Amino acid sequence: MKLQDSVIAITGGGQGLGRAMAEYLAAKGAKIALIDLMPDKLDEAVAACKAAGSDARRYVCNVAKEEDVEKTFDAIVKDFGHLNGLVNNAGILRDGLLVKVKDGKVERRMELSQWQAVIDVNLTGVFLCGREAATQMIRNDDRGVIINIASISRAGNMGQSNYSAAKAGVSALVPVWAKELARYGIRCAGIAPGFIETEMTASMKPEALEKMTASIPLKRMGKPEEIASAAAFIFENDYVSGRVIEVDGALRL
Ligand SMILES: NC(=O)C1=CN([C@@H]2O[C@H](COP(=O)(O)OP(=O)(O)OC[C@H]3O[C@@H](n4cnc5c(N)ncnc54)[C@H](O)[C@@H]3O)[C@@H](O)[C@H]2O)C=CC1
Ligand SMILES: CC(C)c1ccc(C(=O)O)c(O)c1O
Repeated sequence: MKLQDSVIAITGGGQGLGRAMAEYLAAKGAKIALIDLMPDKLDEAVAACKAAGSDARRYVCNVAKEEDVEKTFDAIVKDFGHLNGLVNNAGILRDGLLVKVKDGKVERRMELSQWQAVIDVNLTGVFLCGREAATQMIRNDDRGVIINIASISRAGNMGQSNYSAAKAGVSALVPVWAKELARYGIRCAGIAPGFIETEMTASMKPEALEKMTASIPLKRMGKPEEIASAAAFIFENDYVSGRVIEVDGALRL
């Protein structure tokens, strides 16, 4: 797929990896539909995409809410005329052990609300946006690409029952959608990042950051542009589908 003049929706596009992918793809000529909960961050991201040389619009939307998602994708197609890509990137963390034991006593457990919040955004949100994007692409006879952002945590990371389950789920959707949607000219692939330099990782304690970096074979965190270039590769290479690409500096959890 050519990025020039294609229309790409990015969830969680207000900051972090979503914004980095938006700017990178905008610089390659793609028109960007930025989806996020945070209006101010969206305004900044729209300005950054325009500065990178392309058109961009913002959509305030909770990806976990079916009605929001349906309205948003209708609005994107109304505004831009068509849809060629979706990056399912919005995600949250609510880490905690399944059962925390101190002095032989169960002190804390992962709350159902903690589990559900992550499943709602990171798994149900991906399902809803993927379904709406595919619906719009098929209705408008647009060829398209859907990218699900997973994580190396999909293999199972301590303290992340909720997050690992959601990321394993969005990884499993990749081959399902690749098989189901190929007949409509839609490809689906995933990216499983390792630790990437973002606002969140920048706020970690230096000792924790050092310990974590030491465990990465390449001895550094990834850069947001390295995830963005993987997304551009998936969009541009028409034979990539049904696979999750790992971009993690060789780290295995
Ligand atoms: N930063 C990292 O090292 C890694 C990140 N990832 C994944 O990459 C994706 C992006 O991560 P970051 O940029 O680090 O996160 P971030 O927290 O910086 O950005 C996430 C964005 O998603 C938005 N968002 C959250 N809930 C939403 C909802 N219900 N509806 C709409 N928007 C919502 C937030 O407002 C925010 O702008 C996530 O899926 C994350 O799991 C995966 C592996 C490593
Ligand atoms: C444990 C993995 C690599 C990880 C680390 C940090 C974030 C984040 O800051 O959002 C993630 O989403 C992760 O998947």
